Amino acid sequence: MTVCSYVVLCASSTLRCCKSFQNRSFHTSPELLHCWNRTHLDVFHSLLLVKPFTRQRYRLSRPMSSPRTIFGGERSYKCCTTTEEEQNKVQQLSLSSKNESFKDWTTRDSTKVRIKTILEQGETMLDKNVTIQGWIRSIRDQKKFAFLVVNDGSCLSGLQVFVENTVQSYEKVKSLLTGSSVSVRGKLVHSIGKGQLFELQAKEVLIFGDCDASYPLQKKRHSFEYLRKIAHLRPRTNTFGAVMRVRSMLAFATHCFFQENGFVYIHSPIITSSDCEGAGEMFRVLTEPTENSKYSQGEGAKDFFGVPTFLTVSGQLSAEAYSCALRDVYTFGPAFRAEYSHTTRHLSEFWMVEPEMAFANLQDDMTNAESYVKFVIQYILEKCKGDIDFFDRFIESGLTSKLYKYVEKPFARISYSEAVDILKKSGKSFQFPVSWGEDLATEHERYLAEEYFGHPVFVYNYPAAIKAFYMRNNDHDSGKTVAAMDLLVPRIGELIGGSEREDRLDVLEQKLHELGLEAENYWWYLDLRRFGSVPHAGYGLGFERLVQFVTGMENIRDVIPFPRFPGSAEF
Ligand SMILES: NC(=O)C[C@H](N)C(=O)O
Repeated sequence: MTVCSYVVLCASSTLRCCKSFQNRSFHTSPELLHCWNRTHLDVFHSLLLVKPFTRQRYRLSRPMSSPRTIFGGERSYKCCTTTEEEQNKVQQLSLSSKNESFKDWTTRDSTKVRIKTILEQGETMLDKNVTIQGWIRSIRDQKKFAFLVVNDGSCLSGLQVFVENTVQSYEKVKSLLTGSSVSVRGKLVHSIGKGQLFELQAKEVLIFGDCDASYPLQKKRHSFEYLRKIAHLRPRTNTFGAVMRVRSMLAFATHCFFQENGFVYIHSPIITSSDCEGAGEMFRVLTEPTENSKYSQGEGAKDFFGVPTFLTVSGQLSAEAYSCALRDVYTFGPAFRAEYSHTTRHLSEFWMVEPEMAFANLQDDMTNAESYVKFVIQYILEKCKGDIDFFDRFIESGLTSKLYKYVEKPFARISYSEAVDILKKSGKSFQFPVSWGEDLATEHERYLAEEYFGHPVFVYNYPAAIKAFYMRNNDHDSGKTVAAMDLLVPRIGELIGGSEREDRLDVLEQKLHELGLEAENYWWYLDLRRFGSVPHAGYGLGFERLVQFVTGMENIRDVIPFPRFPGSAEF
């Protein structure tokens, strides 16, 4: 009987057919189990068709039908069989990868660990060798040994590394400055020092890139104004690392919410010929003539598409077309506004989440918006606890309890007319006057959300004259107001703007006409009303404002990697 006694997994070889393994058992060496994480073992099981049947023993349940390439690794691992007799007979299984990136991934995972994982699951790695990589936050040289704090951006904290002078590169390491990048392999132990649970006892420190004293991020607090000037380096600070992790998780939570609720994600175009808001605040798209271009003969920049095109201000019109076919859809992408606003709430390039729902009215719209905002807040409170605690301590005191309160209590809903009454009776002297028919200014929005309700509030039924052409005229006041809503939240003001859409062809044509917009530019949009029109509603959420809302960050320029605003597109 031939049985496997060794399984040799090594780089640059291929798994051979191993019929003779059928129904034979063998067990792996502890080394193999130790070095391979769960994922590798899963791959191992499925490709070798091996079933684990005790902790370290495996049985081949079916023979392999043909040679297969599995995965590589830099080392060879041995698996011993259970009996002596079996151990005498050697069968080699050659495993490898012709696919280098797969190989890299395998070797990477077997040794490298993110600092976040160490802080969360360090107990399981105690006394084991792990490798971390990152940037030095601080360094203390104590002559015979040195302490480094290394951060890899996976979480706020750095990991303390203890380097003895017996480590080969000690002399170089102790002279490193803040900002240098290193790879450290060592044993993970409980730290006896205060303020951290674990530390790494270095066996090897590799230096990728050192840093001199001109490194603009020193170990002190820098102002956000200063950091905006070094937007390429600011992600290495605690605040910007935390903002970007929360932003990423908010994006993920956004997809989770809509996907779980049956919405279809639509990629609306970035270059468009239609002005969704009808406000004309658009960036024109022109081609730059080059030597070879057919427009080069002394002509200036041209419209590439034969018609004037612009960077989109909103994906709404495209989303409406898809909603009138797929029912519930959403877009999530960049939008552009050529507004000369220098405020803490405006950007020229920002991201917008825009759901659109067929067979929905304004109430459905508000209900969906409330559920969405609550869902993402809850998600962040659960998944980004460390980062939110940080914002609570350093950016907005009481942030966590406020966020919990927003999730728990229903959002208020008041009409625009009621909002105007509240503002008039507030006794406040606003910079901009409050009168029915005027749009609400940020100071009004903030008063309502922050001071009057202390909670997010929907304001609905705005005067038609101050709103966009696509909003549905309200029947109850013969079109004096439209079925629009804004969600106002503390500290930010408007977070969401949405409406029920005008679904009646004749009324929509009339509205375009009254606003001086050319109906023929909207021919395809009008078709949606011409053929099988349905009531539908949607909204747009300014993604950066959402990030500001959940992090407490004051300035919108600090919640997007590279902000675009008038006069600034340096990075
Ligand atoms: N999808 C929306 O309703 C958002 C709206 N088009 C806006 O840009 O404000």
